[in-house]
Amino acid sequence: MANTKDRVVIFDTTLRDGEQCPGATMTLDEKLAVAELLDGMGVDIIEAGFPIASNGDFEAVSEIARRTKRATVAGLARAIPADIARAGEAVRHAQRGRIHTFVSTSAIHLAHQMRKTQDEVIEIILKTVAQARDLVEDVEWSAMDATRTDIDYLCRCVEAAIRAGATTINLPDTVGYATPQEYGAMFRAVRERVPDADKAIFSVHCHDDLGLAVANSLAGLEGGARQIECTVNGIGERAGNAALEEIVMAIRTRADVMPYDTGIDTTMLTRASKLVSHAANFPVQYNKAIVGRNAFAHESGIHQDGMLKHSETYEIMTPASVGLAKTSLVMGKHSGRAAFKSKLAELGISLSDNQMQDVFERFKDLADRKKHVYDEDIEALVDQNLATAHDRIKLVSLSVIAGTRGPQRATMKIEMDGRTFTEEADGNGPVDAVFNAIHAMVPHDTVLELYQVHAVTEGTDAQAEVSVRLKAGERSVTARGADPDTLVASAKAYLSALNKLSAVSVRLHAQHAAVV
Ligand SMILES: CC(=O)SCCNC(=O)CCNC(=O)[C@H](O)C(C)(C)COP(=O)(O)OP(=O)(O)OC[C@H]1O[C@@H](n2cnc3c(N)ncnc32)[C@H](O)[C@@H]1OP(=O)(O)O
Ligand SMILES: CC(C)C(=O)C(=O)O
Ligand SMILES: [Mg+2]
Repeated sequence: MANTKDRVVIFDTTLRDGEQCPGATMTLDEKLAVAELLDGMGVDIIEAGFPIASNGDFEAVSEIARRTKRATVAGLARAIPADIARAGEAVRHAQRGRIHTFVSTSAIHLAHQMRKTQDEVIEIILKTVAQARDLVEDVEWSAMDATRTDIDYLCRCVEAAIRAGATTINLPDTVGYATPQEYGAMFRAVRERVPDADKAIFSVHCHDDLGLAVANSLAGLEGGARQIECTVNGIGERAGNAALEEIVMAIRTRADVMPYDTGIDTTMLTRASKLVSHAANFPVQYNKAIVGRNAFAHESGIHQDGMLKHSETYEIMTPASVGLAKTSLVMGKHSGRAAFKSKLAELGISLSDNQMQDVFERFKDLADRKKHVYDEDIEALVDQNLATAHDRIKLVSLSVIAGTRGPQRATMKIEMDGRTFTEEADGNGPVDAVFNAIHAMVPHDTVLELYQVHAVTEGTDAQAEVSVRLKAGERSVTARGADPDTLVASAKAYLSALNKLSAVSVRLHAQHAAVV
């Protein structure tokens, strides 16, 4: 069947407008790497920089122009002859080069930025676009602040630009002020009213000051635009530009209402996002659409259950379509049994129903206390659960007073053979106090050979895993305890070691109860 979709040209300005956001300056090598990826990904036009801005920008545009195999390479220029000459020089060696020249058109810009009359600006447009056209075939003209420009004057400017040879007309929402309805209507009006409008491709260029950049860009398409200017991760001046990945995936995912095609290989979007984030030193927010770390992650039990039954219950795109290996079901306090079971299966752990119920309850307790529950946390929970299932001595509660003033004091309750015992003990440090409390309740004759703490995962709320080795006579046992509280982990490890000794019949002298 013939493709009836209109082709939308993707013009990426990550290396120009994207680089204009504070702190995003990229080195030549970084720019070359980004340009190569954009070219491979199917971007139609790469705006590589603003050649008059600096020698570095000139060099970057020239080098990208030389190396780029497929995409058109554009250089930006003000409506000033020297800018246009420099941009022409920079794209001279491109297989396909474009000069992108712009001038303000709104009353506020004319009065305060340009300090020119409307007629003077029309003259400037005619001259500078013609100059650019003498240098290259492909000339884009932009009306800076188009969305705050009087529509009659905007039409006069566009007509002048097309008459002078512009092949693409860009009507930017420079300050991110437009609403989608207004933006679409502006394109319809200009295209209807300018006599030779059909000789040029119309382009959208939207900023995100009101969070409308992508919506406005798509509205521009409805108004007849067929080029979209955007940046990877939406980086750009102030609140940024329309995000390339969001536009491309919106068009692809909602093909039912937007019958357009882009030439983008969407499976490269995640790589592009990572590369640009790294090169521009600009982190991607976690909940960013398409490429944020949570874009394909589910934590809540109901969603996880739905995802396990059928991924389309809660995902409108597949992770593979944007180059992500898989959806992640994040384990946390909102997770349910279905996801927990699936996680255990993924970790190769099989438990009886009773064990599963027990571990699940402990997991929920842990998740209440800890921001991220990692696979290692779950493994530690299961290990602990299995290791302590038949223990004679169990920790019921522990509180410790620690700090600079001393003495450090532990108050501990344990359960032993069905009875509970409580003890309070001081120590030379909180761990010593904990172990003294245990000793008082379960007198025993052992030597502590090893006490070691390490974090199961990262972060200050990570579970501590404590290892304890006790020697009783000729026999040594090592045991572990895990908990976000290092002292609780220490108590668990010590009690676990005593349980192991008890299980191999080493004599423990119970103070309060007959344990032997
Ligand atoms: C909406 C946008 O994103 S526009 C692009 C913005 N990007 C940048 O500005 C990044 C690169 N810029 C630069 O390196 C510098 O600003 C340069 C090299 C372009 C100019 O530097 P300077 O000559 O020192 O000028 P400065 O930046 O102080 O002021 C800008 C001048 O350009 C003029 N100007 C601004 N836009 C245009 C335009 N489209 N056409 C003609 N002149 C313009 C301003 O009126 C001002 O002129 P004035 O000095 O006569 O008042
Ligand atoms: C230079 C132009 C196209 C621009 O970036 C804007 O108007 O936002
Ligand atoms: Mg811009």
